[in-house]
Amino acid sequence: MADPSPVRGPVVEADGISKRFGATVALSDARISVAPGEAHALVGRNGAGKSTLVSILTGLQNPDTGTLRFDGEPAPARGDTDAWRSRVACVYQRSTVIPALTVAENLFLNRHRPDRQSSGALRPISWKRLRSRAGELLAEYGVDVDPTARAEDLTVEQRQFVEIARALSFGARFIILDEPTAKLDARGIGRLFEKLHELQRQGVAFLFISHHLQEVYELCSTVTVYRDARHIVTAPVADLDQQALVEAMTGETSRGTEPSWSVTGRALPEGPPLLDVTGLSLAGHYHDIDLTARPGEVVGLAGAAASGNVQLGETLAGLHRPQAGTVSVAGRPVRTGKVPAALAAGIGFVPEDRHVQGLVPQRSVAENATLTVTDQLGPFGTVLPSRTRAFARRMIDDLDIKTPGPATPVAALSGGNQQKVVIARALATRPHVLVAIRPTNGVDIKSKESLLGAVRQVADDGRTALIVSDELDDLRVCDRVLAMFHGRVVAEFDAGWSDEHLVAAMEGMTGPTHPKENHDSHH
Ligand SMILES: Nc1ncnc2c1ncn2[C@@H]1O[C@H](COP(=O)(O)OP(=O)(O)OP(=O)(O)O)[C@@H](O)[C@H]1O
Repeated sequence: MADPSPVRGPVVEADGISKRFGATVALSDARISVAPGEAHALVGRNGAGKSTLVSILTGLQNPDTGTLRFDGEPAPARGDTDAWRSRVACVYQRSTVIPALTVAENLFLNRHRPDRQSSGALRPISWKRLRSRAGELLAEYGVDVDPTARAEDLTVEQRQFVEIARALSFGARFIILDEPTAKLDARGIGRLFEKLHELQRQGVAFLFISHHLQEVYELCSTVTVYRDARHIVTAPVADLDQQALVEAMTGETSRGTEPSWSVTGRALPEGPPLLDVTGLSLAGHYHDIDLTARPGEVVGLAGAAASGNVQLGETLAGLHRPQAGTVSVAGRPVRTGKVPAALAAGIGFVPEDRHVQGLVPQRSVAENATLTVTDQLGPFGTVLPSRTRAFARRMIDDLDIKTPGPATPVAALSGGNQQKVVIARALATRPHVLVAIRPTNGVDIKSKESLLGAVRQVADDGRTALIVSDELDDLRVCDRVLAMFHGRVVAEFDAGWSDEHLVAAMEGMTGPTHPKENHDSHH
């Protein structure tokens, strides 16, 4: 432990930071200051400049203007990796560990001094020693992970803990967490926050970026708001209630954030189902699932990480071949295990991981938004750019995509805006059945509403949508929610469910009878 000197300045202090990408101003005279041991939240709408600040604070990019100091000292030169690592680390939503290597290898990889004898001479790496050092290091930070496990076999939560331990082992006492909860379920978030509180008590400071404002209140003492590349306010979280925070983020006075739809009181649609799933099983993920969705209906598939709900949604999109069961759309059987067959049957898909399954980063917003419908946009397979652009423009407006224009490569968009392009693409096919996995992942609180409204619209146009998520806000737009636990549907809820009951069902705490709430109301 470092000597606790009586007066310590900020662990990081950035001032007058500006950064442009071509014509886009990503940051303009922005600032941030984080005290030792402080949990400091950075919030802002998609494209506000948060990730750009992170890349500057971690030495990945130089700012165009401004100063950056760590513990009162000027930032290291760019490229002096060891110096940067000892000051700051970032745990991203996307992993920086190398999947094929073990935990121990990841922990000690690229250390410029892997192991020195007291004489100071380098000695060859001993794998046995590497493993035992890794074990000690993980134990020191209370991380319960096997050092010989391959990183690719870790859960998101374990992987993040390994990254945090690695950062601390480099001596960093300041850790940036960029949407760390985006892929964790409720229990995982609980355990992450416990760990962060513990480290905070040991004097570690955090910069915490999240679109879930309740997490900001739970974890942080100070919050900074950015809007349109600028610093708007820094204040104790106790001084800014949620409404004030949203107002600072949007620059508009909000009168509550009531969504434009209401699902309670709707008559449940009658008639034959548009989507009919019977006896579907995928080994290791879900078993004997029956599911129907009628035209006009949005159905939720709720569940925590191991519930199988994501794999079920992916199966409908043709990504997995189930061992048993059938899927049909509008009465016609769909060949399972084939993406083109699912698309041809009218199943539109919003994948969980936009980086892997969602987008072609170097191609434009317009091209990405229309990748699945190029055959509809022009005769004989040729694409008419003007119609592509027109469609993309409409999506940019409807879904509130922040981009210089339809021709901008998707890689230049912020994360949340890329997610909106993924949704635009799924909507472009005018699917009979839209399957959306965690559709608002990474999307800011204001854009959430327009995205969910777009999903609701699919059903209101007489088609159907399936929302696969553990986010209660996503599920509130559904007419019915099926809760899954360990590969089975354990409960079904009509609109108007209570958070408490749905959360309990997702955690497997249901009795022998299935709680079907509100069955006596409004039909
Ligand atoms: N490499 C780049 N090239 C061009 N423009 C970029 C690049 N990186 C970021 N931008 C632009 O800079 C602005 C700020 O983006 P940034 O990723 O910092 O936003 P953010 O606040 O992290 O958003 P989100 O909440 O969606 O992650 C956006 O308009 C974005 O399109």
